[in-house]
Amino acid sequence: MNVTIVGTGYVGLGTAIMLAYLGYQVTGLDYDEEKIQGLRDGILPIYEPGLAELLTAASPNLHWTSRYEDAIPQADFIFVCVGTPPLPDGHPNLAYLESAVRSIAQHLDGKPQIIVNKSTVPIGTGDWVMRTLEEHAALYATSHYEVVSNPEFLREGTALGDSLYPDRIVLGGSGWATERMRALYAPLIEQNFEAPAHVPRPRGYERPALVETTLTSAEMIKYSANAFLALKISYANEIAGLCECVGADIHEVTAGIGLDHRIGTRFLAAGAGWGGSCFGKDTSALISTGQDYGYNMPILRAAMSVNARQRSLVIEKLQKHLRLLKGKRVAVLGMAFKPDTDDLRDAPAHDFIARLCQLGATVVAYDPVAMPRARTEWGDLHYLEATSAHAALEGADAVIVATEWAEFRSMNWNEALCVMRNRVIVDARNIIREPLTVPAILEQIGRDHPHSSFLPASALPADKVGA
Ligand SMILES: NC(=O)C1=CN([C@@H]2O[C@H](COP(=O)(O)OP(=O)(O)OC[C@H]3O[C@@H](n4cnc5c(N)ncnc54)[C@H](O)[C@@H]3O)[C@@H](O)[C@H]2O)C=CC1
Ligand SMILES: O=C(O)[C@H]1O[C@H](OP(=O)(O)OP(=O)(O)OC[C@H]2O[C@@H](n3ccc(=O)[nH]c3=O)[C@H](O)[C@@H]2O)[C@H](O)[C@@H](O)[C@@H]1O
Repeated sequence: MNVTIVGTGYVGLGTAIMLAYLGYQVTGLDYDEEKIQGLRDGILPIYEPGLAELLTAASPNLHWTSRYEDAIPQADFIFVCVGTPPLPDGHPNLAYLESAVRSIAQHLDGKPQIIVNKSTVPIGTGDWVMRTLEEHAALYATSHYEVVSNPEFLREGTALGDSLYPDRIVLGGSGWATERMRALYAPLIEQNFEAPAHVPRPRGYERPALVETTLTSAEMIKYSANAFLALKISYANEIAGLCECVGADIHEVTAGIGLDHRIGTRFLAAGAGWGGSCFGKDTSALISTGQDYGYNMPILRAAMSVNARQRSLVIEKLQKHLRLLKGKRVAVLGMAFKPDTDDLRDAPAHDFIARLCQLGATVVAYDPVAMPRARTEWGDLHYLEATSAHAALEGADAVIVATEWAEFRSMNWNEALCVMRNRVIVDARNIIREPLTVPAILEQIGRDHPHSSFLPASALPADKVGA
């Protein structure tokens, strides 16, 4: 079977490489010529653990192009994976999707073809794509094509494991089309499917559940799933705030509530809140869809406002100890919106740096992977780059841990803190667990450190230490 993937970003690339690994002939199409040329040369445009190895393994089945005429006529399945970024009013921008669908329509071949919506698109878009194809298809009278909604649930940073060992595969569309989609995914659905060794099989994993629905329900499943996860994190953050007020520890609390299987321990990590290209965008989109129908969604609005508050809280915690930020040197560790990705979209670190600069601080930032991308995408910000976490801390008055990269978790904080001028730590991801033996102030989210009190590090007595 021939598969074409339109849009080779985080989702399209992962999908293309995964399907090629399963043995299909896959053509990745992107209108970004530079990206396509790079892929032809074996260069991935994004950082995603394990993807380069799988690209090498699957490369005999992979082809790259920027021309629709080279990719659409021969395809049995055409996956649409273009971006759907938010507009200022919260609705997703469907311009990329519309342009892709029009281009696809002009090259449909007349044989049975399935157009698979993998982009996260507003409820009702599947029907709209079908109508747009009908309006623009050159061979409409003789073509047999259908639209399927097959939403993607992968997370950046663990994209391969999520794609090869998914919890569920959602297929929304007619029986004719979903049956063909089931055949495409058959290798993953087999109980004994094994991904390559570098993609670990989740403990207890058996096989994905197949969920076959209408187009509209499939679209609704995607948005509701993301909004629920966003809500869960905001709930943990709201409880974290109260933990700080009453002197409880959010780690103990979430561990305790998560053991109830109806709640579960995952996605309860309190901190700076969610970032990335999807939770904010998809929650806003769901609220906007509600608005289109005159339907208010107060729970989702609350989740968004708690998330915004988490970001402000980080700077407030700094101000509590440093008072004036003007002239202070602040290290920001982590720029990507989460670890194991170079994605900077809606990264909390961006807001921290912007606010710190506005308040007159000098910012020194470090990220193990995302710094080159930040150079091109964060032209609006002024900050100094450090070559390591240690270098970022040198001479700093404070440090914000913005992203929980493994190297920040495992570093020797007691040693690292020694190079700072003043030792105020706002650990916005709650990663520091070791007791601090050097004098320092440690602020975390939802965890009270009663012995922390601010004094220049040199003046702090040994018993006034953080954590
Ligand atoms: N990033 C993620 O983790 C996930 C994203 N999604 C959804 O998947 C969709 C894609 O997201 P990303 O991969 O993150 O976006 P992205 O921005 O990384 O990639 C989109 C790609 O589409 C290309 N493109 C745009 N218009 C095109 C056109 N008309 N013809 C050909 N190529 C075109 C762009 O050049 C870009 O390479 C979005 O709807 C998103 O909400 C869903 C699940 C996970
Ligand atoms: O539609 C999408 O794009 C994807 O959005 C999320 O995936 P992703 O944004 O890549 O990353 P997550 O691991 O979900 O993290 C999102 C944000 O929430 C934050 N987070 C996550 C978990 C948690 O407990 N606490 C928390 O603050 C992370 O730091 C990050 O900023 C969903 O988890 C995926 O299922 C979905 O496919």
